[in-house]
Amino acid sequence: MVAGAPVVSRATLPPSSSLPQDGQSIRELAARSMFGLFSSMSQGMFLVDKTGRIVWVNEGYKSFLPRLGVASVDDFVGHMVEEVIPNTQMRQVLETGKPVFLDLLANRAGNFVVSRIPLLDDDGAIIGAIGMVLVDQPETTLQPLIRKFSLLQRELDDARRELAVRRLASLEGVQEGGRRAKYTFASYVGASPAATEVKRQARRAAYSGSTVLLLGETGTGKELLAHAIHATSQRSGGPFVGVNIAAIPDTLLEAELFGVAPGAFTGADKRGRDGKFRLAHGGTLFLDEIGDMPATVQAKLLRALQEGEIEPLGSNQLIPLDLRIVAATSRDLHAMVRSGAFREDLFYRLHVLPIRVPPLRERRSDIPALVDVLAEEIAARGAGGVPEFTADALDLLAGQTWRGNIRELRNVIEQASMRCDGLSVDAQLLSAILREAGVEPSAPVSTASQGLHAGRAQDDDQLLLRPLAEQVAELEQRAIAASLKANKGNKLATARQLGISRATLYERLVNPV
Ligand SMILES: Nc1ncnc2c1ncn2[C@@H]1O[C@H](COP(=O)(O)OP(=O)(O)OP(=O)(O)O)[C@@H](O)[C@H]1O
Repeated sequence: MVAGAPVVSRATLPPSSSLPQDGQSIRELAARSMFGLFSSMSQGMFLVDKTGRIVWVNEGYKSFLPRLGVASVDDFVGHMVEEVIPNTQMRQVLETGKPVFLDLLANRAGNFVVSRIPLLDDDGAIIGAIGMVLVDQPETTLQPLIRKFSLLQRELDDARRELAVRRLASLEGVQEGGRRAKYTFASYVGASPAATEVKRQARRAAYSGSTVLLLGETGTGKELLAHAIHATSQRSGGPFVGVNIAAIPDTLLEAELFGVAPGAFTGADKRGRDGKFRLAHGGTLFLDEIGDMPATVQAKLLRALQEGEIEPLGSNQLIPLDLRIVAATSRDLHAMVRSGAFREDLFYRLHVLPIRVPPLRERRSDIPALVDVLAEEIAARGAGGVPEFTADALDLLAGQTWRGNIRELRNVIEQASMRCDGLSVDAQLLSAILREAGVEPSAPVSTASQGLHAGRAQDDDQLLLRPLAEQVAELEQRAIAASLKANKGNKLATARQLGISRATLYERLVNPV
């Protein structure tokens, strides 16, 4: 009898002509069919007698024999289990009669997830055991599952961190200009290959302590990512201090960044003033629009980064730095270095972990999700309802060039939310809003198809001017989506059609880039 085989009482059985009527026969039948099922479903199975001698092996298990260094079935059957399967724990099962449903076995043949079940006679005495290989090489075959789990775990951690940040902010009454991160990676909406890739890179940067340089057009979410990097980093307990360099007059920038010593110069505050570097001590300093930094301040910043200390204006005291710099710019920093407008040595100090933040037109498939989130946010602030965007409205939004990226999209949604009749926004209203803003609407792009990507509108040539890996990843996702659809979700048929293994397909579905 197989230990754990179901014990079925006659009284609980439905009447059936195919089932035997006595409990003993039913148990035998159940044991037989379970044995057959395990034998065919597992990767391999064998039986030992009560002394631990192998008495039977199925076809599946025979394929492992060469990896175990066993030449033939005759060199396996008839031998003691530990002689032919190194590191097996089968002896314990025979001695204790306790099954081991799930265990990891590692030996010269590789790693296996195995199951060991004792065989008991009618009196409960051990008469042998079954050994089963459930998963061969789990480190590769279970990889997609492990990855998916760790991805979910990370997203959960992000969401928890965001909640904690918000709770803290509300407790402390911290407003917009507060010194805590306002966003985490959960705030960065988008599941397109381009969005997934930028989040992956930014997350990796968050875990390292190095300087990060965010490069991307205006409104693409560089500041949001800077907050998220801080919130996910080991410095998340410290302050997040942002400086928009473009917004501060050149004459004041040095004092703003490095601070002023007490009584430093005529007219200066007698008590002196801490600069942003000092305020960001222990945390992250976000230098937004770094490309707009004047040459004199570039030189001072370079010195601070090289020496790891700053000197406030009018002071001869050096203050050691303990912070991480995240810089961002929408300008072409490489070209600025070439033209001499930006110091090359400073560029290399900042260009440690460069991250390119994609424009919205490279991730059009994220537009419906962004519209949802932004419309909800806008409604929450204005206490109105959340408008429904019709399918043709979403298609129109997906077709636009969005030079101002998500900031521009937010603005259009905000106007549409205020102007829509009832709770529905259609393409006509959006076209009018775009025209009034001086933008001639581009042709719509269908958001209904899974294959929506950033390449259908007239400005598509732009999309070809991107890293090849990004484009290939996008195409791969479209092909997988189309094939899955054509095969009604059947993954085996999809993998066959695409000429890839099922493991590769799972891998691509879980980790698209
Ligand atoms: N992926 C995203 N998901 C949700 N909201 C986003 C996303 N990216 C940007 N936003 C929103 O868009 C607006 C602009 O983002 P942000 O200020 O981070 O852009 P930026 O690249 O720093 O722009 P600039 O270069 O002009 O400073 C913000 O309101 C931000 O919350």
